[in-house]
Amino acid sequence: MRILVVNPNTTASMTERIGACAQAATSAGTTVRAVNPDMGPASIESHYDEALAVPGLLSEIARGEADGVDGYVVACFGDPGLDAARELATGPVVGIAEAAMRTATYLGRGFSVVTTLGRTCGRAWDLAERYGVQRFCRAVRACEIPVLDLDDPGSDAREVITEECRRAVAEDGSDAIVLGCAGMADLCTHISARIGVPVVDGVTAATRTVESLVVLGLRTGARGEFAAPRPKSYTGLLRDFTIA
Ligand SMILES: NC(=O)NC1=NC(=O)NC1=O
Repeated sequence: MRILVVNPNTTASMTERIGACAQAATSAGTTVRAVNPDMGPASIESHYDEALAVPGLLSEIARGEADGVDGYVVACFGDPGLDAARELATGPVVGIAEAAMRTATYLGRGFSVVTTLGRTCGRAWDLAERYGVQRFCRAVRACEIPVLDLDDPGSDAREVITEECRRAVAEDGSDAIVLGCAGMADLCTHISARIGVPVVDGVTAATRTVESLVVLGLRTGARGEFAAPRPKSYTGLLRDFTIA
């Protein structure tokens, strides 16, 4: 089985870390390839970034289709372009926020999301509502850490995030924590050991979800809303997205 994990931002070092975490979570016989587009934002921390990340994401999904990939992970906590990717992909497409939130609902009565910048919290709440898990989501907490600080070994990001997770357990009464950024994937085991509750990382949760869906022979229903886009031309910088 081949799973393509797409980091929609353009920071290759983050893609590499994400890919290593995803591959480590898979069963024998599953190969993960992690990629990022060469066009788009270096990190996704706003609606503007998210909008400008989607064309690059979709170009990687289209490339995966040409390569015959079995399933996809959208490795950004805003799940950008998830619905559009599902129209393009033959196999299942899972976003890390959806996978992490749904997984956390199996672990108790409530979870807290611990994420990067406060301005991304609204999106996390929107997604909890979209996915029907808002009654489980007790809080969305921001560490006020820029995404790319997670890629800086000299930053204190790991400690700051760990302490925010500890506060979430103490103050929110949450049974589990959801890490609100793909760049936190490699912190999951460390934080869980430090705070003593389950910590869910969306990269590994989404990768395992895709693996399970492929094993079960399941993929997005393609007869209605998620049918392939109708033939159409796109102009200017988007001309390569034309559907013949
Ligand atoms: N909430 C977030 O920080 N989301 C993210 N921005 C990125 O660039 N990757 C993420 O997962």
